[in-house]
Amino acid sequence: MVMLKIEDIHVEVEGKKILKGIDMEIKSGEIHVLMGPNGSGKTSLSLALMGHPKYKITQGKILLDNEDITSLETFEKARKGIFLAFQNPIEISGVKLSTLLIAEYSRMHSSTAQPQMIIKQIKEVSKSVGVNDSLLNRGIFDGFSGGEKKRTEILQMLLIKPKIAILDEPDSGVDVDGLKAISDAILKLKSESNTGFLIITHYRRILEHLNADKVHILYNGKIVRSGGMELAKLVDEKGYEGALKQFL
Ligand SMILES: Nc1ncnc2c1ncn2[C@@H]1O[C@H](COP(=O)(O)OP(=O)(O)OP(=O)(O)O)[C@@H](O)[C@H]1O
Repeated sequence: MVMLKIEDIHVEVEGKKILKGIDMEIKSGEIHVLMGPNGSGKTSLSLALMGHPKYKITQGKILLDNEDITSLETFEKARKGIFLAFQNPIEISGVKLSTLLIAEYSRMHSSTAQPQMIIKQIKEVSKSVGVNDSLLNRGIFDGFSGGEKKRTEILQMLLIKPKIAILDEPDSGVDVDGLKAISDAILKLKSESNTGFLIITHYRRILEHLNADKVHILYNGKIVRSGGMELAKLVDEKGYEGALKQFL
């Protein structure tokens, strides 16, 4: 059983304290949801977990299967099976999306097959998340719509089959069909690869498709409440302000 254990993580950005002691345990096959008002530190947590150099972990530890991975470089964390789908993926116009996906697929499957063969496999998976074949020939995220970016990140996740997937607002800018496709992809990976998830969202809509194991509410750099789906329902009905009044 794989487990990501976050122990008392404190994070600073540009000298500003953002996270002030976060604890969490995500086991294989579990879906954890992180909610919290704008600016509470959700993206900072995801970037710090993945090793972004600007998001400095000043205290605490990240353990993957009891191994301390706190100070590893981003590529080392990725190789150990941690995946991050960005809130706002950046465009890399000089590299074709198909080149990136073929490289990811080849490494994941230790495949030495010809790129034409690999791309056939990739197209099968991309169909399932509604990524149009024409996007594969464009630069990475180059001019992609918001929803196309989100679907493409999920396609990468399906090809990589990570142990732990951190998804930063996978539901933002996605249409109703996209939301269903993304939720189905999460459930497929959970059941087939036993991936553990940390999903950042503001909305209960995506959670209607997923049976989340835990919901955490982040406020001002601290988790102020953890519980079940009733927390997401509370936020949906009362807003963060109303919900937080009950915890603080
Ligand atoms: N590179 C940076 N430089 C300065 N401040 C930063 C930087 N990155 C994040 N912050 C600040 O850290 C705080 C937390 O930001 P973060 O993006 O983690 O919030 P969030 O909970 O993900 O918000 P949202 O729901 O709006 O996406 C904010 O006040 C933000 O302005």
